[in-house]
Order: sequence, then C-alpha cells, then structure tokens
Amino acid sequence: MTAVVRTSGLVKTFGEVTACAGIDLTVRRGEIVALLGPSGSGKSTLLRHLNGLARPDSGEVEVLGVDVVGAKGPALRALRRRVGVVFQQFNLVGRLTVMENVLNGALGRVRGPRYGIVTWPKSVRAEAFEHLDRVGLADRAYQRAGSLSGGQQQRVAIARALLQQPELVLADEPVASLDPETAASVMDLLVRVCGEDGITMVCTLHQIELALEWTRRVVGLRLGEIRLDEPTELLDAVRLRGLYLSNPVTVP
Ligand SMILES: Nc1ncnc2c1ncn2[C@@H]1O[C@H](COP(=O)(O)OP(=O)(O)OP(=O)(O)O)[C@@H](O)[C@H]1O
Repeated sequence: MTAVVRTSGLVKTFGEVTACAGIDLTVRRGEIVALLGPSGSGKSTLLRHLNGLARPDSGEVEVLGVDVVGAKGPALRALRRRVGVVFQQFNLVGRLTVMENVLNGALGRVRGPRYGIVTWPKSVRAEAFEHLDRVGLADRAYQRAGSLSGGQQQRVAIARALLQQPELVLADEPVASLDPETAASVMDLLVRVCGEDGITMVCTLHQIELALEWTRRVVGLRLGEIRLDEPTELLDAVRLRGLYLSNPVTVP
C-alpha cells in the first residue's frame, strides 16, 4: 500500500526539551492510527509536523508524496487542502450557522470570499448538507454553531473536514473535551466516515480504551520516542498502560 505519511529521523527540540527524538513512522493509505503516550511524550508535536505547523530540527517528513519540510507558500497550502484537521476545541465560528461552518471546509477549492450561504455554489451546498446528514445534524443546519453541545460541535467540525475532501485527517485529541459516552460516539463517527471515504486518519488520544476500541494501529510514544507500534488487535490495556508508568519501560 502507498505511504501517506513517512517521517524519517524526525528530531524536534524546544530548548532543553526533546519533543521528538528521531521518529521513523510510516502510515499507509486507509490506516486508522492512534498516537498514545503520557503528557509531554511528543504526540501533538509529531502531528503538527505532518501539516507543516511545526518544522523539524532535522529529519524528513513526507505527506501525500510532498516533502513537507521543503514545502513553502503555495505548495504548503496545496498540501493543507488535502489534509483535514480536527481539533480538541472544535474551532468553529460560534456566531455563524452550522451550515456556514461546514461550507468553510470548501474554502480551499471554491475561490473568492463568501458572505452567507447563498453565495456558495448550489452543488457545494448540497454536498455540505449531505455531510451534515451523515454526522446526524441535518436538522441543525441553520442554528448558530455556538449554541450546540460539545459533541454536536465536534460533529460539525467533522462535516467541515469532510467537505474539504481530504485524503488524510489529523485529529489532535478530538474527544478530550467530551464526556465518555459522547467521546465514544464521536470516535465511532470519525472512524466510520474515514473508513467510508477511504481517508487515512492519525489521531492523538489520551484514553487507552478509545484507542483499543476504535483504531486499528497504536503508536506509543514516550520521551519523544516510539516505544510501541502494533496492530490494535494484538494489544491490551495492560500493555498500553506500560507506556504511562513512571519508570522507563520496555513494552513486552
Ligand atoms: N511550542 C513549544 N514551546 C516549547 N515547548 C514545547 C512547545 N510545544 C511542545 N513543547 C514541549 O515538547 C514536549 C512535547 O509536547 P507535546 O505537546 O508534543 O506532547 P503531547 O504528548 O502531545 O502532550 P499532551 O498529551 O499533554 O498534549 C513537552 O515537553 C512540551 O512542553
């Protein structure tokens, strides 16, 4: 299968802190990968390198065949159009309607500033509505996004990412702000729609159980290094908890 993400010898330091200590990671098309590890182990920093939000001290980062480290300006923008991002805090515009927020996902492919729903091409509006329906919020299309619950806002953010027609989705703690039941339903949705559309996903998670239940491969980080990289079906919670122990561990 084709590599969607490939990092090689990725090193990133912040002063004395080594956030990524030489990471070699390959993610193939269609994989659903969780990055797990204790706070400060480098999960978010690694993820941020994949769409050029962070620049490595050394090493290579290739995403969708693009050399991210070397890409600048238009090349980087073109890559980011192919990569959907889902954030912990949803990042919606609360005063705009749900529909307008979803339509913003098409800004990269429909030119010119847009003021209001009717200024978007009809076909894009129909597509946005379809995605809203998929995330179960078609009936909320004209409600202010800020008035929705956290779980609903994350569903809108997922619909927005889908409208971008991404080949890769990067999700940074997508369910960390949600209660356990809502978190599970949002993970279910995210994994399902990525599977349906053939989208590769890499997400950071804090909950071992969610990674075990919903993702197909776990990459465990500790002190900026990959300490474990296995199909989820071969893992259990006891082994994963080893990543979080205070003494350095070799995960058996
Ligand atoms: N912009 C920055 N400036 C300084 N230090 C940073 C910066 N970004 C990350 N770090 C440091 O790099 C290390 C890795 O941080 P990172 O956020 O990648 O970890 P994480 O595993 O995602 O943690 P968490 O689960 O708490 O989000 C931490 O020690 C953090 O303090």
